[in-house]
Amino acid sequence: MQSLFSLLKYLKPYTFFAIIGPLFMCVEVGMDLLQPMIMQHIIDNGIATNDTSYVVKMSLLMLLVAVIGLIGGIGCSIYSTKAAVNFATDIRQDVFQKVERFSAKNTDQFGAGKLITIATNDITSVQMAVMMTLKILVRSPLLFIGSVIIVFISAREFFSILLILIPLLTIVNWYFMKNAGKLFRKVQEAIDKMNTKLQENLTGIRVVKALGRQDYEKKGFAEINEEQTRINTSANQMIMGLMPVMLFLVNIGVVAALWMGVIKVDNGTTEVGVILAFINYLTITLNALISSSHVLMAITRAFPSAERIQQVLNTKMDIENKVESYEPSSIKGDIEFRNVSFSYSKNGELVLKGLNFRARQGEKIGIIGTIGSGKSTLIKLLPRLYDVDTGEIIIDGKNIKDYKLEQLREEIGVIPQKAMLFSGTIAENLRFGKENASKEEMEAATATANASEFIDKLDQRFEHVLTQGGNNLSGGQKQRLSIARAFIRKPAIVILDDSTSAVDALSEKEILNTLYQEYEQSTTFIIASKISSIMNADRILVMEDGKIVGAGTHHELLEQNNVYQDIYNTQGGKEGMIHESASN
Ligand SMILES: Nc1ncnc2c1ncn2[C@@H]1O[C@H](COP(=O)(O)OP(=O)(O)OP(=O)(O)O)[C@@H](O)[C@H]1O
Repeated sequence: MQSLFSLLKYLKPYTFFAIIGPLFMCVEVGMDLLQPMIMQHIIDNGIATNDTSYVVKMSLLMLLVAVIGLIGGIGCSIYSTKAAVNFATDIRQDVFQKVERFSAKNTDQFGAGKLITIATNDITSVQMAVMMTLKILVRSPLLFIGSVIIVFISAREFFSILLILIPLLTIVNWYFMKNAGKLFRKVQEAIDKMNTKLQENLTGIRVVKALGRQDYEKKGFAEINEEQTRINTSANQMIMGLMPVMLFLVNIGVVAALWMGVIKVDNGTTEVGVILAFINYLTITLNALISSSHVLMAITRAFPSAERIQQVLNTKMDIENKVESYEPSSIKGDIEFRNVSFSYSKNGELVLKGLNFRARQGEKIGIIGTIGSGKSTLIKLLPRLYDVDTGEIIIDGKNIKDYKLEQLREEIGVIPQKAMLFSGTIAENLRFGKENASKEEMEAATATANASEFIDKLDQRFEHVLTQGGNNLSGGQKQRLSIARAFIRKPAIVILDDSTSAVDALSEKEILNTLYQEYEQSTTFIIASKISSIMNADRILVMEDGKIVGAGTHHELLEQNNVYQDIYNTQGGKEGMIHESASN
């Protein structure tokens, strides 16, 4: 409950809309309450005495009251909607901004599926609760209290019916809401699971198809979907069940009123108009209660959603700038790992174990090793996607934790294993690397990345539009653009994480040669699975089981390092290297 209240601060900029909306509603409520009273007068004072001019006068008044009520209703809808939609938009913006600032560890904790559900379903459910509260929560209590008071004053002979019905209706309402609230919490969790499955399948659709796993995935999705349907059905049945039970109770009230009314009219202690007015007020009371229960249901539903939104907003960033962060005019790229250890989870197994090495400015460092030995993890620590558990990483004599995060990341050009492009033009994708990149810079970066050739063949060259994830390009083309995007900022530190695996051997050689020549000053890490990709590096680090088990040039390692020799032999030894060179 606290979470939902805390979110209400987002309504502050829209206080005017949030106040004026319910005020309009008060007008509508006032008019709604007047209607049965006017009707009672028409019946008892006009129709009963055959006074036509009185009936016409009062009917016109009734029409006026209806028009004023209509204006009130429309005004309330317009302003309440404005307040609620803007409130939700601001929360969504903040959630997005927060997630953008998340460290990789923060993102791992939530998972993409849950974050998507929070940014969509949960925020919509909170928006709904606020909108309904502004529209109905004011209306219902006012109608309810107004009706009870009017019945007490003008139809007291029927007040006992209300005294019995109201507690009954309240208990029924409370019972249904309590149970539906529990079910809706489960609904959100089921939607999380469904979104995770959907997201995985949509991003990996090619793999699913290529491996012929459609049936398996269909079955998996059907199970999750069925679970979601089951819980959702129960939750909605619970809400829908409320209405008939309430109507039944009110109908009993109407029968009781008619029964008592007939006796009282016979005795001459009441008039027909009073009975009709009472039945009208009874219906208003019922509608008020049902509407309130809908709002309360929406609020109950919004509680777990608000909690989940707050979880994101209150997440403590585990990687942030220091209060006085270091911002040198430029970074040279002299790097040192001092006894660095790291694990992905608290108390989890160490993935990197006491790493020590130094890379001088401009040095080209190859990294090779067994599968899962920690190569990618090592380079994820440089731009602080994750922070070291123990030890320190020093750049130009300063701990990387002292640098302003934005500057540190700007000076590092990472080319990930899997080229990740965004929907938009090629130029827009390149500007991801450097916001204000000129045409000349784009030409130069794409030439270095060996991407000019395929771009020149596109009619609109840099204005060619990429679909989501750049899926209208080949793997090699995507990889080249991803390389160009990193090169365009001329970073002090370049990291290639097996990034040339999708390009052919000749292009790989050209890309690396250009990198060696044009980025002579940039300290470069080249993670590779093939020895041929790194044999010309100034130094090669060999990794096994989270440790550096060898460092040296290709020839030194061939002579001294068993792990390197094993990799060399599994890649065909000397013949394999000759074959690679020949294919180049
Ligand atoms: N996000 C993560 N959460 C938890 N464990 C992870 C995560 N990423 C990697 N790991 C684990 O850390 C270890 C090292 O992984 P890493 O990707 O650094 O190895 P690698 O040497 O680059 O492997 P490869 O050659 O297969 O690319 C592996 O055991 C892997 O399972």
